[in-house]
Amino acid sequence: MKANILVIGLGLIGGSLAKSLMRHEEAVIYGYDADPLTVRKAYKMGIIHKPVLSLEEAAADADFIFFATPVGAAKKLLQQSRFWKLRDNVILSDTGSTKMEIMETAKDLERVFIGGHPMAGSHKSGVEAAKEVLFENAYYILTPGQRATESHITKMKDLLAVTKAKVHVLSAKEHDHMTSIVSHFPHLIAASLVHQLDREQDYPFTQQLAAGGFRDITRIASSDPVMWRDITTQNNRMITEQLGHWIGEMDRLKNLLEANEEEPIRQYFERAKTVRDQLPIAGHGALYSVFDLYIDIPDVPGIISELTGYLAEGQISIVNLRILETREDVFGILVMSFQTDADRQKAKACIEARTVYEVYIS
Ligand SMILES: NC(=O)C1=CN([C@@H]2O[C@H](COP(=O)(O)OP(=O)(O)OC[C@H]3O[C@@H](n4cnc5c(N)ncnc54)[C@H](O)[C@@H]3O)[C@@H](O)[C@H]2O)C=CC1
Ligand SMILES: O=C(O)C(=O)Cc1ccc(O)cc1
Repeated sequence: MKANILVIGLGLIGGSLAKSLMRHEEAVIYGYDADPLTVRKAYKMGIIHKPVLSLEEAAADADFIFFATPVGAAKKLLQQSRFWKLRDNVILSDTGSTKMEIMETAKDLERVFIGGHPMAGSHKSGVEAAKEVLFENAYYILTPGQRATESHITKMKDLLAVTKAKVHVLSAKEHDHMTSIVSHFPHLIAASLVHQLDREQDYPFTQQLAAGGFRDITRIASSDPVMWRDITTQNNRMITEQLGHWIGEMDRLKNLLEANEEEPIRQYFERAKTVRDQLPIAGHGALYSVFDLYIDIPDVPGIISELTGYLAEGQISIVNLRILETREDVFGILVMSFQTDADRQKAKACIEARTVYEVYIS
């Protein structure tokens, strides 16, 4: 596709998008960021073709413009874009985690706006974390604005096809409702569990015991605070509604605990297990998918670099690494996450061929 594409905000998401859009051989990717060092890094990393110094000049040449900054800044930039001299047929989009406020802001534009949300990412941020394959197999939600026709949506889908994401159209309200349940509110729970640990004064050693499950459930609390401030303030009503449901759920749990009867408590866990086990598995409909590989490793120095070295030689990219510290005196379990099932299978074969460690898919 021959097109000038401007990506504003070259962090994890903007950088990953820019890099994967480079797969369109005839496209020219322009990149802008409020931080000039980020623009330079993106250019050096080969994520963009053209570093942009003047946002308005680059915008005037663009066929597509993506706002990939935190949603508060995206809203302000979108308001400013009304004063830019844009091409008549430009399509504007964003990558924000919230959609209703952005779509409301976009109503005032005299250009086509198609909201976007690639449902892939991590707790990392910044251009250094950007990856060409980040969106593969992930859902990529589009929320077309009132000026967007079927042909504009098709054009956007054609552009995004190279990301290998599963593009899905929703209304902004549907989007914000669903993401409040599976993404935004869980983030607040993760942060609040960490606060609960932070408040523990009697036994400071508790922090040392915060391994395994606690780390899994609170991983996303390590995400960028500005990004989550903006998500929380923009989708405030829906998130607060989820908090209301949660307080109801906690009341139910409190009653269960106060009664302290074995069978109702077992049933509570049973129901949660059934629902959790029936969720779509990664890559088959999950909103956010990674493919985990489990490796039983001995606790010896250099073990992780040995394994990542084998994968690097095999050109297999890892999206995340963590150790499940089940017990200090037994082997640990290293969990490596991959963007695609094909990468996970390649990694499994690679590690099995070169080590004696047990490798398995949960
Ligand atoms: N991190 C994640 O896992 C996901 C994030 N998103 C959304 O994508 C957007 C970007 O998130 P990330 O890439 O993770 O953030 P990031 O923090 O990695 O990158 C944001 C970039 O925007 C730049 N920026 C901030 N204000 C700016 C402005 N006024 N003008 C130009 N550049 C500006 C920053 O310097 C930074 O380089 C956010 O709206 C977020 O809600 C969507 C899906 C997943
Ligand atoms: O790391 C994780 O588990 C995430 O949930 C990443 C993420 C963050 C924000 C989004 O809008 C979508 C995905």
